[in-house]
Amino acid sequence: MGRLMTLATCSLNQWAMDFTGNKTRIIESIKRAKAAGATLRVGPELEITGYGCLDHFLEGDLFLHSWEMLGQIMEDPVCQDIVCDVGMPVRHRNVRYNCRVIFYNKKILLIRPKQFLANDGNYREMRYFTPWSKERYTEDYYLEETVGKITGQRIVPFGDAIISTRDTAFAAETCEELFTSNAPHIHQGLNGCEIFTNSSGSHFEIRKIMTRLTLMTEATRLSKGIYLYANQKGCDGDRLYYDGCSMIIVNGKCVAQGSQFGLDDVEVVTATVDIEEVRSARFAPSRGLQAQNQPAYPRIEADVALSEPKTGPSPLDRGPSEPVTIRAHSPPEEIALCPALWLWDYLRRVGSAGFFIPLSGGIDSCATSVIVFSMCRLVHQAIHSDKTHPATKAQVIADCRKLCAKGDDWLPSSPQEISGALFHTCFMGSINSSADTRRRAKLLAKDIGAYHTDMNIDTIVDALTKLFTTVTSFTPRFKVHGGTPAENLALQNIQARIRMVVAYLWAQLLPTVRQRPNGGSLLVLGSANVDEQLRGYLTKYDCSSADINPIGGISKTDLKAFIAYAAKAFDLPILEEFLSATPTAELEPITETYVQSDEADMGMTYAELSVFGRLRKVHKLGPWGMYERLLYSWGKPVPDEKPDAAAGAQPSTTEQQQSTPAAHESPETAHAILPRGLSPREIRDKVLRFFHFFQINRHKATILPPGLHLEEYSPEDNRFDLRPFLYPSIWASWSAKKIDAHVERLEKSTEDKKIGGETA
Ligand SMILES: Nc1ncnc2c1ncn2[C@@H]1O[C@H](COP(=O)(O)OP(=O)(O)OC[C@H]2O[C@@H]([n+]3cccc(C(=O)O)c3)[C@H](O)[C@@H]2O)[C@@H](O)[C@H]1O
Ligand SMILES: Nc1ncnc2c1ncn2[C@@H]1O[C@H](COP(=O)(O)OP(=O)(O)OP(=O)(O)O)[C@@H](O)[C@H]1O
Ligand SMILES: NC(=O)CC[C@H](N)C(=O)O
Repeated sequence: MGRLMTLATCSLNQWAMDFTGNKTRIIESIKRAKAAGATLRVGPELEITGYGCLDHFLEGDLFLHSWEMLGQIMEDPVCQDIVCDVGMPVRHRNVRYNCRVIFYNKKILLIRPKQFLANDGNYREMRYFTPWSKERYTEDYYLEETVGKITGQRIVPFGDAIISTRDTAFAAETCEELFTSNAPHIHQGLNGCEIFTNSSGSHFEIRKIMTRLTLMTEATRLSKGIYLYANQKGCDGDRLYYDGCSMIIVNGKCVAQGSQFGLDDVEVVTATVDIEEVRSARFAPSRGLQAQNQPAYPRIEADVALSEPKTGPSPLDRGPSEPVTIRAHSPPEEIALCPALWLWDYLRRVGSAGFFIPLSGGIDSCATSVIVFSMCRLVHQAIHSDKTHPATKAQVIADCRKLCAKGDDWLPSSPQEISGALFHTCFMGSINSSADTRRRAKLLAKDIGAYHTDMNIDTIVDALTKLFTTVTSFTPRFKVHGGTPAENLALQNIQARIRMVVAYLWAQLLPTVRQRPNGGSLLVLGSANVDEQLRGYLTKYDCSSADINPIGGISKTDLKAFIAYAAKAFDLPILEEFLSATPTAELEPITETYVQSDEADMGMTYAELSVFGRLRKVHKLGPWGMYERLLYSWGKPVPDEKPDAAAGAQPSTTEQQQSTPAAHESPETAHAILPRGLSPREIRDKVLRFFHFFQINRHKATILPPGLHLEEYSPEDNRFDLRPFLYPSIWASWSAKKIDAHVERLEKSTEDKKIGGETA
């Protein structure tokens, strides 16, 4: 037997419940793996159904269709002479499992159920599946007739086992299992398993990628071995974006890495590995002793040699693949890529006539628009680049022509041309809007090629307030004109809400006005950022109520860093003007002494909000815990770090060796100015104020439009951050009493020390 073998992993843009589309992409990946001489191919988790089927995993149809698709894959002539590891759900003795089906030449070798399910954050696998708890044990699985008649098998092994080929041994680990402290690959490795396959449904979050990549390199640095990682890619019908980045790692060194973001529906990554390198690396006697004392795994015999491909180039001709430097994008690049690709998947799957956004001249709707422009840039690039895979190019051209309603010989000559066909922006001014914001909105729309309209909504605002006055004989006034807070708010909120109604009217009719063949309507984009959502600094049912929100999971600080990056990378100098403008809602009259400003209105800064958000969600702290924590950091007298590391200044790609925390650290420490030297009472006030607004506004989180999940401190109420929306008052709470007592104790001891010092 040879020592070199070519192995393949892949990222597939699967779509939940798209059985035939998913099957076609699986077969295509197997075809490309074989063409590269691979003898083992692993695909993403639950790839036959798509990872995000949620409660459909409870339906019998889904299991039936999964077997039907598997049968078609196993029968396909393309799928012979290669060992395939395919992900799908399986019911065994009336229990549902998240499984891998490993087959070779029309025979199922093993069905391997996931042992440690993902059940935190966005994941709820325990709702659909039961973890397999019988370690190193297999049972008989009675095969479905649809597949049994193809394989000629009635019973196949189901459980936790290692597959022995004629030249090596491999075993499967599934996604979350890698993230656990007692991961299966540790025991499989000590049992002589040399290749680990990991099929994943792992979603993107800003700054998450290095965690995942480091886990894999560290796993094989310790256990030694070859790690074949496959991950789903794209929007599969939900708020998540799966970020591919399939890779092959040998003893802690990456030898092949797929892209994290891209327009390829199928991306196959292959490498030729020397299996002897694993054996040599496992020389340590200390490991030997641990290996000897491992309980044994059942072995499944597979009559195949991975070092002897029947088709494609020989591994001897390719030679072992050299280590490559792991690539990771900087946070602004992540923002330029991930939401843009999520939007493209969403749009081509809905098939609507494009997007509409109310563009205010502020940062948030500007950033959302630049993300749409980034989408147009990526599509344009894929169409014109020589590096695009021919199948991807054909798919992108077909999608682009269809969405832009163009003929068969049309190709976009610029990103702006795509934007002009698909993207619609609208400034809806009121008497409180400034000429600056109106001008900025217009210039941005022009530079990114969007179809822009500009109007005033005052006549509608006046009509509604007059109606109110006619019925009640009461004329509401702004605060600056002597009105009460209630009047002031009502007059602001009516402007905001009218904009939402206007947005939907425009979105419905603009395609008709522009004489788009078959009309259609536009998807309305929302642009409330993660911090505003956390604080509830938005009007319920205004423009924050849209169809989807690409920036719903991005903090204000990250958005600003993205805009700074895009100004240069996308050659949009107008963005500098957005960065230097003071964020303002422009809902109140501007006077000589008063201009509305977000941070003053909110009673806290965006930088502080990022800290509150992170401590609340990621560190899981309540009011008391947050107060205690901030006593140390915000109570410190002298700043101990320079707030100058704007993420926009990061290099375009981060090399593995250089990926220090600076490249991936949290925004509040990377580029935000935070308080220092505060007294306990000031910290108490800030913490309680934050919880006050979070709690009284939590009801708004229940109706926010679906936003792409991008941030680990997202307050998203439907899937990620499950909380009540009716809270008792924070001011009268036990937490507040405990904090107050502590503040008083600290103040008294400071006072006592002062008096002691004076009398001494
Ligand atoms: N516990 C609860 N459960 C369910 N619903 C609840 C509720 N409490 C109030 N509500 C409802 O929510 C309403 C209060 O929420 P809402 O109408 O949003 O009103 P509200 O939060 O009072 O005002 C909106 C805030 O957003 C600010 N803002 C800033 C920047 C931009 C914009 C903008 O719009 O562009 C707005 C504005 O200055 C103001 O502070 C109540 O009238 C009531 O109908
Ligand atoms: N004059 C306007 N014209 C069009 N849309 C507007 C206007 N003012 C506000 N909007 C819409 O309402 C949303 C919420 O308004 P708000 O003033 O809270 O802005 P924001 O959330 O800070 O966003 P931005 O930074 O885009 O102004 C905006 O993102 C925008 O989509
Ligand atoms: N599907 C999974 O098991 C994914 C879970 C894993 N913790 C992740 O975020 O990537």
